[in-house]
Amino acid sequence: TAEGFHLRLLEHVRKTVKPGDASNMIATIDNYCYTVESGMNVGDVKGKILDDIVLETNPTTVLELGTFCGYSALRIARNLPENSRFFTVEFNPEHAAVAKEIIHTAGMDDKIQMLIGPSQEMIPQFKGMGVSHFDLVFVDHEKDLYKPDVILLEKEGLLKKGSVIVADNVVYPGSPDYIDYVRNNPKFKSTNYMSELEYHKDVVDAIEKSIYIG
Ligand SMILES: O=c1[nH]cnc2c(O)cc(-c3ccc(F)cc3)c(Cl)c12
Ligand SMILES: [Mg+2]
Repeated sequence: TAEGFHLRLLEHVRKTVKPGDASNMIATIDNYCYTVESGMNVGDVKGKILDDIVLETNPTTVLELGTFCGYSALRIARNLPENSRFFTVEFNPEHAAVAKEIIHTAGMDDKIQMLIGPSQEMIPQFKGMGVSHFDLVFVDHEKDLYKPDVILLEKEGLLKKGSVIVADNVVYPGSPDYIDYVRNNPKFKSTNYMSELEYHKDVVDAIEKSIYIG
């Protein structure tokens, strides 16, 4: 993924997007990624799988690990019920700044709470913020952190029977230790959704859904 993608995307968004419309923002980002240069957003094809899982789960408390430019945050927030709480964690301040503007322009500020910092430091703070547990977690940050962060979420008591973990990129770039962990752990019931790398029809990727049964 090219250096500075987030800044070029923001310039494009500022020039072309219709403010206050999350679906238009999502479509604008996808169009840029198909026609100009691809970024590491979950994209429209895997995004549809994510949408379906969110709608099926109907979660009231949601966590996203890996905001990047805010694309999947908008896709998730768009499908949440009124009284839900949605937190997204981003460790890169430059990416977070772009995501903040994209989320604001899409009119979704009141639905999305962004935290800037390393996931390992952010996760232990949620209990103190009045979060009892997460109904759905979208894991889409650094592949080497998938397994340790899911272990930390359980240790912090933030998973409850029925909590759904959705992980992006389980084939490409891949997170083999995470896949091995959830598939061989009796506390999780996992399902694989074969798909393609965002904006690359020719590259296989997949989403893994793991339900915590405790
Ligand atoms: O780092 C990532 N975090 C979360 N999602 C990601 C994703 O969906 C895709 C990629 C990626 C890798 C190689 C490539 F050629 C194109 C895209 C990355 Cl690198 C990430
Ligand atoms: Mg991803």
